[in-house]
Amino acid sequence: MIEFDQVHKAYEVEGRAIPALQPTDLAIQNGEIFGIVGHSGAGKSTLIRLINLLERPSGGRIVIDGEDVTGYGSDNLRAFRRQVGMIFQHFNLLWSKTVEDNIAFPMKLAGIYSKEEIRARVKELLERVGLTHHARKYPSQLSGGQKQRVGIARALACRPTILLCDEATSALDPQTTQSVLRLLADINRELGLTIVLITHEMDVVRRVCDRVAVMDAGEVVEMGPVTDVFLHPKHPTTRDFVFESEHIDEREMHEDFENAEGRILRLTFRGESTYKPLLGSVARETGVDFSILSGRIDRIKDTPYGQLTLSLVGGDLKAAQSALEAADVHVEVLR
Ligand SMILES: Nc1ncnc2c1ncn2[C@@H]1O[C@H](COP(=O)(O)OP(=O)(O)OP(=O)(O)O)[C@@H](O)[C@H]1O
Repeated sequence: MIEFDQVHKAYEVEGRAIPALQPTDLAIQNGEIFGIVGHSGAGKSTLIRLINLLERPSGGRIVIDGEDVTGYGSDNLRAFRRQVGMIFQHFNLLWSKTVEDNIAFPMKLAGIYSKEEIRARVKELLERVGLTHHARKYPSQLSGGQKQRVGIARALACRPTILLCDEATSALDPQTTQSVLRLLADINRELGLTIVLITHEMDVVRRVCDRVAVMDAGEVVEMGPVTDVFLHPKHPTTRDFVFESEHIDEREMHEDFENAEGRILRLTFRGESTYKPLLGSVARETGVDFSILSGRIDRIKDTPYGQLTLSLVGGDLKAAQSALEAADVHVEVLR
């Protein structure tokens, strides 16, 4: 488990302290994919770089699997950093080395692996990331997605238990992003690795993360399971991220409401209830007429969900609302 106990960070710039992370408590469970989302300058990179002590905290304690690592000196730090792999937006590969040498590099640097161990591990990792046929190429001969796969293989070389991803898909096109996210999800499932990823795209969080923290101005302003945060965002920053990712314009939405009649409800279906033919039977039983103002059916990681905004007129509105709630639908009255 990765624990932050009142961890905070300010950078010293020309004798002035620039605050980047307010005192933060955090507990990231082993084996989960934890997303950190926020606008530029919110403090995401600072937070993730504190986990592997690339940045030192100005105060508070960082505890990894029960051990306080905050005060680690250079000896402890070398072993600790092998436990924590990291991948970057711009890959940070060694351009004069081949793919296989890039992957072998951290193992050689560690100085504790035999040549045979390194050779076998590189072969295994090339297979895992699908680059066996590119082993002798140089990074400049690869596509962006392939470069990031080299970055992932290199990060896994010393068998870390934690993988930190710093905007790992931000430089990739949407299709390549999908395949890299799928690879990260496979690695998480098959190796039980804890993954912490920072991103400014809620869609990345929706596809792979189990839990998410939303950051704003150096503070975690909302945190929870992705299904809860995504379907019921509370903080204005979270709402912005969710609406943006769903291409919802809040002002346009309210204009649509102005033109609609009756009661306006937002229904959220999760899991099994997403596919139930519920609306027709509720309308028949309660005599309520409805029209759909907006709707979406999608998935959050492995959970299907649907969200519908309806205007309802006539019939027994209260009974309709109760019938929906009884069928495990979350009902929010918007007007
Ligand atoms: N090395 C540094 N020295 C001084 N200030 C810094 C340093 N690194 C970050 N900051 C400042 O700390 C704040 C948080 O930056 P940070 O990079 O953690 O945010 P971020 O959410 O990762 O943003 P981005 O997505 O743009 O990288 C910003 O105000 C930034 O200018």
